[in-house]
Amino acid sequence: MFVETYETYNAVSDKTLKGKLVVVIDTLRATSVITTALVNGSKEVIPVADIEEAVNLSCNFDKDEILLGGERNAVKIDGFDLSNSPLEYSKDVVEGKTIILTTTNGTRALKKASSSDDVVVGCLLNVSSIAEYIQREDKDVVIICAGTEGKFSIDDIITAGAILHKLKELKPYESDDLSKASYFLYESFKDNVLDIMKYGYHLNRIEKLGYHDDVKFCTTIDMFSIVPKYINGVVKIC
Ligand SMILES: O=C(O)[C@H](CS(=O)(=O)O)OP(=O)(O)O
Ligand SMILES: [Mg+2]
Repeated sequence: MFVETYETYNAVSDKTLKGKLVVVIDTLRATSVITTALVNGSKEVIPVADIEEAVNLSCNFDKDEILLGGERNAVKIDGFDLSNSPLEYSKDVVEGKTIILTTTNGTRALKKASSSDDVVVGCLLNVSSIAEYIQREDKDVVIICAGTEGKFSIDDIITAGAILHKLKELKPYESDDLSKASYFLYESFKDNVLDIMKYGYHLNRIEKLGYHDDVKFCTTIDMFSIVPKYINGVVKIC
């Protein structure tokens, strides 16, 4: 097993992903939304890159079986059912539904990862489940941090560090099993994630927009124990 970590999805080539186990992280907030929706009984989540694609795709479904979710500039898209706040994806809203989701970073990162046939969705909410999945699969791993608008995003990076720490507990790998970036993230990880994330642009941006409860929710380590898998364009619980 060799683990590489990339700070943004546009830093990864399709060639790098072939045959690898890929973990896509967008802790604030897309992969937290997807994980929460599936825990709360959503049938599946379909990540799409843009709004037009989301609306066109929704026409293929009966009105009562589909929900449109996502954001632009961190706020709900006009005409959509849900925003990119995981707190809106409650059981009474999402149970049994297909969710079409489009966000600025996370859904695009997932689309990028689709050149691998083994892609899982990670966030702070399911750190241990993702680490256990990596241990079981015992493959070379690429961790893709979605980043924010093409740049390093501390929330995703910290999540990668948390997964690397949990993985080491399960599978005492050596430092030369890690890329330089992965090794740095492992060595620099500290579990006071919220304090550290407060220095990040992304957390402050969504706090300023009033999403304080989202930040509290998304930074709760191991609230859930599921592994959402992205197969043939759809995310389901594996
Ligand atoms: O909604 C979010 O948290 C972000 C939007 S922005 O980067 O803060 O504008 O989208 P995500 O794709 O979940 O990073
Ligand atoms: Mg994000």
